[in-house]
Amino acid sequence: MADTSPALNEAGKAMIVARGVRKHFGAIHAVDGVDLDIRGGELFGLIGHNGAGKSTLFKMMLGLIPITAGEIRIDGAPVGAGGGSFRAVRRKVGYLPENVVLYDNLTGLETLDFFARLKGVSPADNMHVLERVGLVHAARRRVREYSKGMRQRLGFAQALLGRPRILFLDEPTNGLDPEAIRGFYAILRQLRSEGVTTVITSHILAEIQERVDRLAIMAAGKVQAVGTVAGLRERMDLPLWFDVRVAPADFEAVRAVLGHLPVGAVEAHDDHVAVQCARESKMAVIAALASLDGKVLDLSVREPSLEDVFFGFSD
Ligand SMILES: Nc1ncnc2c1ncn2[C@@H]1O[C@H](COP(=O)(O)OP(=O)(O)OP(=O)(O)O)[C@@H](O)[C@H]1O
Repeated sequence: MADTSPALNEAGKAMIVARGVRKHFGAIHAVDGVDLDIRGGELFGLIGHNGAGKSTLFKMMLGLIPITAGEIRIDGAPVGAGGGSFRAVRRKVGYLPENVVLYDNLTGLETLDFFARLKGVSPADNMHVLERVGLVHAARRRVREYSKGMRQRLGFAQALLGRPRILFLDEPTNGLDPEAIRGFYAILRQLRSEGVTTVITSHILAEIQERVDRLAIMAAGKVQAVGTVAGLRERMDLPLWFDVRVAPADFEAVRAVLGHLPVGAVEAHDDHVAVQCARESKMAVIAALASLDGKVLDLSVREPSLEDVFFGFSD
């Protein structure tokens, strides 16, 4: 598979490594044998249905809950093994939990002071962190008055305290409007250019698919597939759709010219014909349509969405 990951920091070494990781809650196998390699400097997505095991995997990576079996290493240090090496790594990690707990009576700035003390980092940077997430104007307002999106950004700000090298963000765009989501990913890109490794979970596939370097698809406690979006699409070999804009009078001409080709569904819409075809037939379909000599007014190709890929793997 083509590797389109960014410039890897520290010579592309694996920053987060999971081997045979399991978490059982009694009879529930929340995480059921996960192997994963996330590289330094990568923006990595973890997607899956509700209950797929994403949050549980995150919590194990952070050392917040014990691992039933297997091993996780972060920057070379085994998680949960005790000792100084993981504690040192833990200081380089920022975490935004799915439901971050904030105190309504504190202002945004006081909130960051509080989390900075908990984390044992200097509060000197706090205004700068608020600026980074676009909250500097609300620094002295009480969290009670914050909108859901502002709370989410404040949660993100606490994850950024102490300039982490590794970020775990669990559903970070929950409650953000489209503009705020764009702004949020702009910050992630900036952090990536600074070499920060980020792991992000999301249900919103359309949102994540254009923005991560690679992703893992989780279902039923297992990683079903890992790769770039393009690579996953290729492996699934899902059909493409052509949208062929022609005058309604020419619909039949389109059908006729495609008649001898191995195309799938051909659907007539108000102002275009949608044609499904296997990837290997793509050029033959284009050649056939070109032979229609000016009848085709416009042509666009729809690639299978990540949603198609996702459901293909996790069904
Ligand atoms: N503390 C717990 N005790 C018992 N079962 C748990 C516990 N935590 C998680 N589970 C179960 O483990 C499975 C995986 O849950 P997890 O929260 O990791 O999924 P998820 O992929 O993060 O889902 P979501 O997207 O809804 O947050 C679920 O069946 C869940 O009910």
